[in-house]
Amino acid sequence: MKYVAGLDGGGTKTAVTVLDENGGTVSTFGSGALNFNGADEAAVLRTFRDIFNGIAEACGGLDNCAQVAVGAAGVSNPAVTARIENAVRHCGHRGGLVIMGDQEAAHYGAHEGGPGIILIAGTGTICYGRNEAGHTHRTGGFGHLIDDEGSGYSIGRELLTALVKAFDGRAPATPISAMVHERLGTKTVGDVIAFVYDRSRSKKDVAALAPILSEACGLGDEAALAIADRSAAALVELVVPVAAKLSLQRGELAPIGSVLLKNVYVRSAFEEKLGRVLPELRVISAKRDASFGAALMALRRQDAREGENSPC
Ligand SMILES: Nc1ncnc2c1ncn2[C@@H]1O[C@H](COP(=O)(O)OP(=O)(O)OP(=O)(O)O)[C@@H](O)[C@H]1O
Repeated sequence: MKYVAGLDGGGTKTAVTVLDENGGTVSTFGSGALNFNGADEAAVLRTFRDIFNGIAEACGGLDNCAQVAVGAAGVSNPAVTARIENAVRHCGHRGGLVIMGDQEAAHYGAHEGGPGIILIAGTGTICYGRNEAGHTHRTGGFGHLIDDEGSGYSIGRELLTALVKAFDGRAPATPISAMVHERLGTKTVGDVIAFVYDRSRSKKDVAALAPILSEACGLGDEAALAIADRSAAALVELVVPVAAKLSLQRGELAPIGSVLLKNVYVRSAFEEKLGRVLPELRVISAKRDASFGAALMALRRQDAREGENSPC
């Protein structure tokens, strides 16, 4: 019996799925972050070792794992793929290895290997589609400094903007101000500015404010509802060219990530706007997660390999 494994390597954690040769799930488990930009080599290696120990346990030995697929951010950089390959081989995996972008793994899972579009709106945003012919297109995901509108980061930033505008009189008072102060443990605008420009803070700290938007929208606050509306519009903007370039206007779109899955105001504004421009695109729930997607990709690769090697 041969097994395959799929990894969804993220900046905060890695999810792993091990499948048997019939596509049945044998094991799912989590491990540490696989962050190739910034994290030290030793930490990445430790995580890989932990992951491959888990795979070996699930497969009754690493030699029973015929194929591994790794989905991770930054793999368009050859240095990153080389690091992943080195680490995987260092851990003793001798079978096949597929390395792909994290959005490809998420897509493969969401549509179970079939055609369609995914729209990820978490800390960042990215839209990615693949059609029946295997053509792909991606929009967004170019980073929070110049892109990623509609993301958790951009919502957090807009909440902070709402606070300073209400403070200096450019906009009416909003309950967002008190909510942001409560979340940050701050009292004055000066404290908030100190938080924003503290070098030890990252985009994740700003993105962590985004859940406030649901609360403020729930109070019917105009500023909050406008942020939800702008975010929804930016997310629709990501989908339109992907659907057009891949002729997927009548296909399926799976939203992924907390902004669209947890914020009902952004979600309903998004679906309403999307329905106006792409009325035949169906919004579905992702069928599987990205680690399952990676494992499925590994299984198909293994089946193709065995097909090539079979005598008839
Ligand atoms: N109720 C909410 N309304 C709006 N945004 C939210 C809400 N809850 C969470 N978020 C945003 O979603 C972000 C987390 O996204 P997610 O859970 O999809 O994982 P992630 O892996 O951190 O994101 P990414 O895939 O971009 O790295 C939070 O940082 C926050 O900005």
